[in-house]
Amino acid sequence: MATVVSHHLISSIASPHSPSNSKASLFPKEPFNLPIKFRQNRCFKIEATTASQTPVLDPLLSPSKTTPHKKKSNEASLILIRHGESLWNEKNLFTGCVDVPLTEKGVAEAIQAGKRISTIPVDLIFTSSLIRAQMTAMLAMTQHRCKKVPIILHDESEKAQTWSHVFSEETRKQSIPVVAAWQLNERMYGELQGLNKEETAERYGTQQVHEWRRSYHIPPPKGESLEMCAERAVAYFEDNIQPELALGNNVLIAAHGNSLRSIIMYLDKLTSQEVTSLELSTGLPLLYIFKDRKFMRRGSPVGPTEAGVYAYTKRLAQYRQKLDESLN
Ligand SMILES: O=C(O)[C@H](O)COP(=O)(O)O
Repeated sequence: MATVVSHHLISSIASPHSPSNSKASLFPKEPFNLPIKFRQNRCFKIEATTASQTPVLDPLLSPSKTTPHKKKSNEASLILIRHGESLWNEKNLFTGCVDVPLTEKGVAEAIQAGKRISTIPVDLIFTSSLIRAQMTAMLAMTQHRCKKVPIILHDESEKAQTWSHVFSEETRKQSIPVVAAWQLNERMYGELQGLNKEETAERYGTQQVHEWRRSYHIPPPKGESLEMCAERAVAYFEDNIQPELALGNNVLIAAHGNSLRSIIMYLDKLTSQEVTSLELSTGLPLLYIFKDRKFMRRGSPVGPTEAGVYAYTKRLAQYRQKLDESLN
């Protein structure tokens, strides 16, 4: 697979985006960084109330007080990782939304990715709903120096929320919430799913298959174009992930070649022409810093030199130093 397109510091001004205050101010300070949407679902169940009734609080977390959620920092790290090699990557089959596992090589790539990001802070993890992305996140975090345990949050039903609740505050402090979102799934490749990429190019022509795979507007037969994929993946990023970054929470996203291409197109403000040459290798983490509502790319393992790969900010260097000190 082609390597990551050479990168440069992005000084572009991202469109100003601040979480709606109503969201961030509603939820109590949590020792456990619940994503905003989970705080909304889990801390409060504001029943339809009349003036005479009082809102029903969710007994599970029974917040002590509804203090505005304190901003952790004016800078946050965003790590993007395409999943490690999957069984169908190995067979060169179009995968899309088919849920196939990692190969042994993919597992090794995920562990290597974890080594590379082991001193970059992670407070929240977002994955797709597909096993290859979820396993990549979990395996990578086994290498993280913070030694926290990623735990998948469930909000598919009230019972799921209740039954998957962690009551020990100490344990919650040693955990990192993981949100699995179908919106981050790989683009749906339609009638190509399961077909061999080489055979498909022989049948339909190399140019046509390249257009289906890399153009922005052209969908594969009965599948999603990158534009259609962006409509769900970038919308999810803006609605659920960017507000966390704005609060200073450090985020890891483990997802897929095209769902991440659509997000990087948004972060780097690429044109529909530029994005056609954007390729993501499996298991190579990209680092962005979100600061003053701007996204700046700070490197990837395929950068010019291993030493200069992640351009650490002062805050990142301080975090790494604290980890070093905690080990001495
Ligand atoms: O879905 C797939 O087949 C791969 O994950 C990405 O395929 P592509 O590189 O052909 O977009």
